[in-house]
Amino acid sequence: MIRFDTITKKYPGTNRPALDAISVEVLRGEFVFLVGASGSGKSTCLRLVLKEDRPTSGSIHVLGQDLRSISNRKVPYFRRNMGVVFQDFRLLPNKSVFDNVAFSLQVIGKSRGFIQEAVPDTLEMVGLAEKAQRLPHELSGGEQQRVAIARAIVNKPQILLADEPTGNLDPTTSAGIMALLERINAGGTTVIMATHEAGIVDQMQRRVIELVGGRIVRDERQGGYATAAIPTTTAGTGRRSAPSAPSGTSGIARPAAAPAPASAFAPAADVPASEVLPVEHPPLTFPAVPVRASVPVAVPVEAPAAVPVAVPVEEPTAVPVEEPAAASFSAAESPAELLPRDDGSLREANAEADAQAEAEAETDAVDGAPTTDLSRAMTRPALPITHHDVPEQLTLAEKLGLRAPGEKPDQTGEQNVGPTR
Ligand SMILES: Nc1ncnc2c1ncn2[C@@H]1O[C@H](COP(=O)(O)OP(=O)(O)OP(=O)(O)O)[C@@H](O)[C@H]1O
Repeated sequence: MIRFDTITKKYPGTNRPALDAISVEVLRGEFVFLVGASGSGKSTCLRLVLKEDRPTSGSIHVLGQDLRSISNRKVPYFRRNMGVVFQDFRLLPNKSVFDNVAFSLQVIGKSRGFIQEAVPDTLEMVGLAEKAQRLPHELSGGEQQRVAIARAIVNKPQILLADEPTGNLDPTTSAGIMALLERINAGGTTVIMATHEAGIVDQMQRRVIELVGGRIVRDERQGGYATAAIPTTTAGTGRRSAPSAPSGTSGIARPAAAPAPASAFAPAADVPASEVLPVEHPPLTFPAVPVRASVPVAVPVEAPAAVPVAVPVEEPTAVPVEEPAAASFSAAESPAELLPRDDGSLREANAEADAQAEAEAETDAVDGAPTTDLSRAMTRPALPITHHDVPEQLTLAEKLGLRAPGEKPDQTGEQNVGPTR
């Protein structure tokens, strides 16, 4: 589903690579924690998966596609297969909960009828059916994050990327969010979550990929947070972390086929069990999450100072019901927040990818990607393809990956937010 082949990412003006020849594969339906100290490369990984940036060397395949083959104009369609959740929620402050979730469907041209059905269903799933008309500032942090998750999954993405989704939440609220992410994963969505939170990682016992200074030092199925750099006894269990061999350049780290562990998190108190994803999985029976002392990650490297890479803007969501995998992206309205950190490489990447794409037959490679059970039941809409370069002025929806550059505007009243540079 996602494969990194010897990926190195070096940002301009830096001496050390943010990612240093990493190879790893994530399979369909996995729940993967990406852990590591600040600056270890977690957000960079997520950005590369989203094709927000390109690697300096190596190749990335997502949903069966080599990302280099996706032309700039096809990136929005590619991203509709993914949902993204951020630490800081990135809700539209002047829109209601309903409208925040609906926004991502409106900009990809969903019908009013579709939206009227999909949004309430999704809000019910995240336990916010009663608060659909509230504004974000009238919600708690946990509720705001659930709105952001609803927005990320309303289009039923195949992949959900979560960058520190519990970073701003207290432990109890975080447990509710984790329970929700577990349910989403149980519905077939592949989840990759970057986090520093030892308690959550230890509790979940899912696959853990640990980065230190841009290298994978551990790839452990059902791991905990304890760092491979200094193996530590996990509080309460007496279990010691068992670091596997670093994958580094020695080949692709592939997960062993193993059943996902049972849910570690009870559903959020205010989310009835009946309001979860319509999938067959055992009921969540775990007790409230015991919050353990964090095990600090020792980073015995001269990692550069952390740069909080707010995986720039594109907040996806995904395709609801009869649609093919499609994520929609939504985010804050502030233009400043919408501007990806642009080091120029993305533009180069796009130019390169465009050139490549022009040389190839005009096929929508995303359509050729393997589908999940979810997407199989859906039909892909006819997507308009434009044949011109990316305009300097990108609209909000274009920046968010919701609509291809140049595609006909929609009814959402979005504003132009200027060039990305
Ligand atoms: N646009 C950029 N330009 C230059 N350096 C960058 C850029 N983005 C990230 N970096 C550097 O790349 C390295 C990895 O950063 P990244 O944000 O991926 O780490 P992280 O593990 O996600 O950190 P955190 O947990 O603090 O979010 C860091 O050294 C960071 O300073």
